[in-house]
Amino acid sequence: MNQPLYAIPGASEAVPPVSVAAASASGATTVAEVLADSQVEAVLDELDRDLIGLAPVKQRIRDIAALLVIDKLRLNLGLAAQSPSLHMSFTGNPGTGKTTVAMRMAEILHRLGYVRKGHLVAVTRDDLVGQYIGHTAPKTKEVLKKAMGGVLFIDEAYYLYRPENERDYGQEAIEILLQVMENQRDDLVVILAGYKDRMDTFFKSNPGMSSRVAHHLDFPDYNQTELLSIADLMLQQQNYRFDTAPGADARAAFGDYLNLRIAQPHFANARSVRNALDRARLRQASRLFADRHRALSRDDLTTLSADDIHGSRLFQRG
Ligand SMILES: Nc1ncnc2c1ncn2[C@@H]1O[C@H](COP(=O)(O)OP(=O)(O)OP(=O)(O)O)[C@@H](O)[C@H]1O
Repeated sequence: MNQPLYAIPGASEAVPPVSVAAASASGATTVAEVLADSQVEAVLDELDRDLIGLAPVKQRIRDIAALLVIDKLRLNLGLAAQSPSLHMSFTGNPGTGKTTVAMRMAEILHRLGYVRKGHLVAVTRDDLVGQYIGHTAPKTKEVLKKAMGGVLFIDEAYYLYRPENERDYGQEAIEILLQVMENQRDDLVVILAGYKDRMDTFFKSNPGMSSRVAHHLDFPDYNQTELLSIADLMLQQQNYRFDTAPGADARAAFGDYLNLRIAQPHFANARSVRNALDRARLRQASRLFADRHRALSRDDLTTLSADDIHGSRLFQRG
């Protein structure tokens, strides 16, 4: 292994060169044994259950997990040559689940012994790049130190590269990242996230980065039916539900809301659903608060009415 130019304190010196080796000491010879040892299937099942839609993304995560499991079995028989390259790009519009899936990916990598801790550190350009000369390297190294043993998630990663400014400090951060992605890839996985078209341009201008990223996952926008199911799931997780009484159907009202919201600027998929539900809960609370002397039942406290949804400013227009 090459010596890293940018050593991250407390990082790989403490870890064996291929950390998977330690985790495979169990001597498993079947896929079932590796799955049972690592309990990785529970994370995959959770991913299926907790995330609506995203079929292509879920399949890719399963494929990557399969690769890692087989890699462990190969290692047990002394067949592996090098730890696999696991850096990834997650592209898609805001609110399509990139951060959420990255957290699950970190968990999978941890359970299979590819990273020591399995945490996720999410950053943007400002966390890595300084304003003045000499500030970028320490900033980037500090972030890398925090991320070691887990996943570094760089949102809108293409902002690191600003070709219009020849002396942009982003380039310095990119160079440090490239070193660490190559030399310490046995204990750090980097996920670059952002809009697909901008990421494509970034990779074209940064072949070094492109060659280090092995897995590209594209997150599609959700359709209205999926967004409605996401709303159901989010409400269920918080002990709420839509009133579905005939004639006052809050779920149908939310479907109408979504149709209006999708056409608005800055629509952010599941994030917009979460924000809209938060505002509906506020309206529900105000409605209940106004009725001071009525004993509030479990039903009252958990139900969002059609009026709570229709109170949105989107319905007030025209
Ligand atoms: N498929 C899904 N099913 C259920 N909830 C989802 C789904 N996708 C996203 N969410 C929820 O929507 C919110 C936004 O998701 P997340 O932050 O992962 O998106 P993102 O693509 O990283 O967006 P951004 O780039 O804007 O941060 C989170 O609360 C997440 O739990």
